[in-house]
Amino acid sequence: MKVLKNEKHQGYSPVLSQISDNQIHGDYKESFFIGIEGSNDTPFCRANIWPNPDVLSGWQATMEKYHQEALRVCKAIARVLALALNVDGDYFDTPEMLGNPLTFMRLLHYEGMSDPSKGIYGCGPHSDFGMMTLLGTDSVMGLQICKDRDVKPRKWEYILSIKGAYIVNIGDLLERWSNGIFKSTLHRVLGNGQDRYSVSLLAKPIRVYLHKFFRHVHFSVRLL
Ligand SMILES: O=C(O)CCC(=O)C(=O)O
Ligand SMILES: [Fe+2]
Repeated sequence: MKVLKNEKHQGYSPVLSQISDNQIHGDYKESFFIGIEGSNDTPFCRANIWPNPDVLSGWQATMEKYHQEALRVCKAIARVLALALNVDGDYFDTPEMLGNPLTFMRLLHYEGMSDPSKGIYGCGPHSDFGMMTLLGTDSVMGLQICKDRDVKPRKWEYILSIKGAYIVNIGDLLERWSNGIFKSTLHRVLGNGQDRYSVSLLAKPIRVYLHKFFRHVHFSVRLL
């Protein structure tokens, strides 16, 4: 396939090609991964791979527009999160944070019937590594979260999709930046035999300086 992924996983990845921790089988999902164009100088991205415009006319422009708009939403949410941490609203806008962002967008299609007891998942349990992930889903149930990963056996709850609304996942980076005030949520997707589609956009800075911000937020949080 001409749009098959590059070495940075941009482009198309078929079913069973992605695997999370502790999984026996790969995920029962196929995905199309779009990075930020022009970020070839980062270790994470190359030029995006696009389907032939003669086959999907206007698709690239639509995806790029969506990418841009979703990043705008991330930045608006970051302002609210900053205020909740009792720091300035533009706290996350610096170049080291979302001012110089790296966003990964994935178009996802799940299929098949999951069976966690056999390690068969639409998407295996994981937390997102970035600052936050915006998730737009269709109305097919499948996404589950585990509020406390240390409680055994783990308790999983379905997340309802609300038409016209995003699901916002806190990522590992924001948990660290906020000194654990915002928790990165463990989540997974179970297939129920129906096709399920979602679009996820993960936002993080191009480079991450954990210690600096860890210390900085620590002082702010003590003021709460
Ligand atoms: O499709 C979903 O509902 C979840 C996707 C997801 O967890 C991810 O892209 O990191
Ligand atoms: Fe995720």
